[in-house]
Amino acid sequence: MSKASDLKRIEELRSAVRRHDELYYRQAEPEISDFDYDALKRELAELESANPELPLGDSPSLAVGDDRVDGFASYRHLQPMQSLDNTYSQEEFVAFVGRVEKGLEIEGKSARMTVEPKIDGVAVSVTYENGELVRAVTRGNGIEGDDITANVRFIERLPTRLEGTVLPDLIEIRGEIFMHDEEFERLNVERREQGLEEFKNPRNLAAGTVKMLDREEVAKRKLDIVLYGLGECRPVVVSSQSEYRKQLIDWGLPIVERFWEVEGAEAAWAAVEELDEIRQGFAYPTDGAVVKLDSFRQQDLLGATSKAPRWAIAVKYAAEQAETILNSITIQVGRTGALTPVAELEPVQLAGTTVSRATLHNQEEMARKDVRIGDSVMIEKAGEIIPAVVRVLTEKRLEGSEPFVFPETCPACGTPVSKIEGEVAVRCLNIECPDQVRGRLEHYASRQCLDIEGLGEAVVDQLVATGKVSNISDIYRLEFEQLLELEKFAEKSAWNLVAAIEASKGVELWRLLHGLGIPQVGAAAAKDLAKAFGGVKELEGASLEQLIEVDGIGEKTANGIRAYFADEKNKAVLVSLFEAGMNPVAPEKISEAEAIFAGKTFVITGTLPSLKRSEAKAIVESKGGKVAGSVSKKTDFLVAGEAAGSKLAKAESLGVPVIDEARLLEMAGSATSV
Ligand SMILES: NC(=O)c1ccc[n+]([C@@H]2O[C@H](COP(=O)([O-])OP(=O)(O)OC[C@H]3O[C@@H](n4cnc5c(N)ncnc54)[C@H](O)[C@@H]3O)[C@@H](O)[C@H]2O)c1
Ligand SMILES: [Zn+2]
Repeated sequence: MSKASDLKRIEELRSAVRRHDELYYRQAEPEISDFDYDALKRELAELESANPELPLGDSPSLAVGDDRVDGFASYRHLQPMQSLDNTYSQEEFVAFVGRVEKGLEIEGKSARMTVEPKIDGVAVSVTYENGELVRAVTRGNGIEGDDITANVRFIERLPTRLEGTVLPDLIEIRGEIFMHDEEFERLNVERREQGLEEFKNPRNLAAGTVKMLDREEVAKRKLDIVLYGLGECRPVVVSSQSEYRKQLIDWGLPIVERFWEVEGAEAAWAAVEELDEIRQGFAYPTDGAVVKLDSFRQQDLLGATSKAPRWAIAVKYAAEQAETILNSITIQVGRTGALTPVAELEPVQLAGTTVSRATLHNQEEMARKDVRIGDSVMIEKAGEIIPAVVRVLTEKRLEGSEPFVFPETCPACGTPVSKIEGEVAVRCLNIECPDQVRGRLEHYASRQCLDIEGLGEAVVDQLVATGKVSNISDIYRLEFEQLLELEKFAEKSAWNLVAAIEASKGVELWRLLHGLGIPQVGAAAAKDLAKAFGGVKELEGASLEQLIEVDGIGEKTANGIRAYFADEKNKAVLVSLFEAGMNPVAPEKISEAEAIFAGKTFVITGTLPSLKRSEAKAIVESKGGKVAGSVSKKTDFLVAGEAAGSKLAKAESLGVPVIDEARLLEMAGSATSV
């Protein structure tokens, strides 16, 4: 029997993983590090396997994350693009090789394998027909991806024509697109000069760039590519991974610089370790080694699961660490009032960059580690986001050092700090605290929210410091003359900012909801809420039950929303915002006559012959219907495409009507409700 608490945690984890998948794959704007993400996924997988009687439904643990976005044509891969199973431990790796050897019935003999770097870029499938580059497609959902050919053609090192004489009629070559660190730096220098928010890391920037619709902008950002994998090949021209590599070289394609051919687990592990020693010198970021069975015939024998091949594994390297001295500790106050201790470090090289600051997370963590000024500390960069202090080398502690006393008042405004039950963070509860105001304004104006150009960190700092602005609604009362008083502001920049602020009044509703800084409401939740409620007033009036009913909104988020609207100060800011003329655009509402699917719940599964899943969903929603993620008694129709698996079986067992794409289109086109 599964415990109710497990069930709840599973639900929570699934929705968190879905949200982070959306942020990472579609928006190329992850909120958490890969390390933290992997931890969520591991916990989910463990709970799911500990509770085998619970239905997996469409749990994100079963599928590869979907990167498809609007604006690109969809293309169906001839061979699926899968993910890879991964491990961090030698023990698990040895067990993997054991399974492989058993599966091949060569126990006692050693499997022949290849070891190569795992590139942390953006997966792509490039098709050549008779040697000509015809198409480049993202991984998408693994079955079909976005056609990004136009953008990929800008990559200099990718030949439009293959060299050599062995040219298959058609071949899908798999690889990763990435951006060199120097190019990343160059673009960020430009961004800083333009007062724009800086890009976070090269991987996200590469992912964002391949998905840009603005060709001119794509041309300005230099991307690179490396190729290593094989999809469809007609006719077959190679029979193993190692032969394939030689062929890639003959075709004049950029390949990984190191590659090992090994026999048995021990030799493979030695290569994995050797790779770890040298990978820092590679042009692209790497996060592991990929070990594959060399022979294609043996690969075919083992086959694949729905998500990953059984003949390969990624061995991930633990995040990199470095030792340095903690010079001092500063306390930052974020937009939510949370006090975050930051370590100011003796600069040290870590994962290819110089690090001089690292997060100490929160007071509790600091106390647990007993972090003191002057200590030698180990810092770690997990998933390329923010370096963190992971350990104090107490054996090296200098005599006379003293425990750090966490401030009892806010360093920005002097208000005594509070600790709320059940929270780790210590907070400043003064809503007028200048650091919070700054943080809220920066968030409000940022690209993921109202996207107000020209209202970056430097400008916000001055507006708050000079008292011109103390909450988000104040920016709508700024006058041209007041802006002229800002540093480096001339007439043109002042007018531009006035215009940008004015234009933001007509923003899409979800952007406003995100920008308000409601606890727990990120971009994805804001979109769900905008669709469900259509207005700020409606959202304000929603009960806890109504909020939880919305797809993608859990109890924690619902509570955050209720708390936000219950606060008098927030209410006042909202009133002031709307008085200033804020008029967000709600997602389109549909008339009753059009709402022929009103009250009906659809589930879509498998690959449809012509529509993307998102398109089928849009059709259902445009007619007032709902699309749910899993089949239950409440499902009215299952729309099933090719390779529909467990959901089809479930629908059939529950007697839910199963329809195909053609029938869906027919129903949507009819004038009477279903
Ligand atoms: N931070 C977040 O919020 C967030 C969200 C989702 C995913 N992620 C990260 O993305 C990764 C999971 O995504 P995934 O499913 O793409 O798995 P993965 O990146 O761990 O492994 C599979 C992929 O590795 C790539 N690859 C690179 N070098 C390769 C080589 N030599 N041979 C074969 N394949 C190679 C392929 O594109 C393949 O699809 C994890 O690292 C995870 O932490 C992070
Ligand atoms: Zn304060």
